Amino acid sequence: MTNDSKKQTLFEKIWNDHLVNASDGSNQSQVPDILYIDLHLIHEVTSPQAFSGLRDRGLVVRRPDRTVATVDHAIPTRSSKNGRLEFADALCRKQIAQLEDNARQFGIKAFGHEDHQNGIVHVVGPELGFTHPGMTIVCGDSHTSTHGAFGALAFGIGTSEVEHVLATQCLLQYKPRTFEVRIEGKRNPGVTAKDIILSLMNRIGVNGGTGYVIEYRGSVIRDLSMEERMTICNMSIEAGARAGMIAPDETTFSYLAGKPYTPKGEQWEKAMQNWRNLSSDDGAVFDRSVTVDISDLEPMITFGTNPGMGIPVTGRIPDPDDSVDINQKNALKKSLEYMGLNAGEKISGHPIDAVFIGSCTNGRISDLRAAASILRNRKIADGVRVLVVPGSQQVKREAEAEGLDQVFINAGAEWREPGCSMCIAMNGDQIETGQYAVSTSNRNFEGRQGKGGRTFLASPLTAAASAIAGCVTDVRMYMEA
Ligand SMILES: CC(C)[C@H](C(=O)O)[C@@H](O)C(=O)O
Ligand code: SF4
Repeated sequence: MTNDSKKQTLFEKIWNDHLVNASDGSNQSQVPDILYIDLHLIHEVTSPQAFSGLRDRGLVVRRPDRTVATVDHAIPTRSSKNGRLEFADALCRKQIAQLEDNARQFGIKAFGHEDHQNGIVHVVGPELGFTHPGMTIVCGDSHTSTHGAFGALAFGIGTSEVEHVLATQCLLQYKPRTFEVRIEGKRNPGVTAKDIILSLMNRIGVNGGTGYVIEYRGSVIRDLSMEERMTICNMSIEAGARAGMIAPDETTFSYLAGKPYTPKGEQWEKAMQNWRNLSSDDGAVFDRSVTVDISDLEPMITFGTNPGMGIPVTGRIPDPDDSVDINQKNALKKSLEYMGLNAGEKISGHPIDAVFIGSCTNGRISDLRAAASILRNRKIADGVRVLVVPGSQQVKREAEAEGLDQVFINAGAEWREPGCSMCIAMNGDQIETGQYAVSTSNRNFEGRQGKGGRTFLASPLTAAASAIAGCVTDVRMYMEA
């Protein structure tokens, strides 16, 4: 089937609108296109070498006004006795100091370690209104796909590309293919956006999206809040996709209205006129399409060492011997060994040592509210360490204004300063070898939350319920009928 040239997908509209130079136009072209980048987000881990490169070549940042930096990965989440943040080690301190120095030297807006608006880059961008529909957005971070929830084309880049974008505000890219994922049906109680994306991951696999930009569509997506949409788009990269996106609608516009960095007055009206055209045309053709009905979906949890290894929380650990594919069989076997789990056993009831509630997947205010709804007036099981880490300073302030911090503290959890924290364990927040954590983050790779640590990925609801029970738990047991 050939695509009617007038009918375009959302992805094609944004791509074409940002072409500085087009190659021969085919998906398999050997020559990359050159794209203009509207917003370049920066954090401390992937930017130091890029700035050194600029310095070595005597270059400046082409558009400092389109570049925004924040600190997140290395930032400590605990204050020492004198109230200052306590860096885990010299490297963390250095990374943060370098980011702040580079931003100062190159004239870039930065939310440094003492700034009241800092936080995880993918939480800060949307909440302050830097992220707009129709933009091309890049960051030296794979979960940049989060921003696609606004109908932007947003993806992660490597450090040498960070340098390139800093210097030119452009990027060389091969055009990805388009993948339509329709989510339909009725959402059951206890089923969150996280469960939807974990079940999709399980269905299409960690390479299912490779080479594609996914556009999420369908009635379930339309009914999701912006924060839920961000959770879905955030994990697109875990399915191998270049990006994930959702066409903007009234939900998007009302989220963005009045944010500090969104257009105001006449400019807002003008922007809205453009944004309203940002959807895939009726009859536009995608390279691949999948429709998922979530009417039977239950809360999900991962048991293995990639995010595609998920099962319903009521399910049993799969048996590697049931896999026909030898690679899959071996991967499963290796995962179960690392995780210390046995084929056929029930996942619910498995003891845990820690719970992490936070990250750019599930560290927003609605995630904290969800966790608090389960933890309110309850106590965390003895011996389970629970870290609640808001995704940004703003999320922290909002949570405290609602008294959520007290709900967490009364339940026995640690209420921390914002940052990536135990999602990646770069800042010293980690679990010990052999320990099990239920985590609301997006990656369960070997050692992700600390050397030898084992991660079960789940929603904030499931994480909170598991914290109370001291083991992997079906949150529906704790929900009002
Ligand atoms: C440190 C950074 C490069 C990395 C990423 O690209 O995603 C991190 O954010 C992660 O989640 O693994
Ligand atoms: S919260 Fe986790 S996934 Fe998100 S940017 Fe930080 S380390 Fe990466």
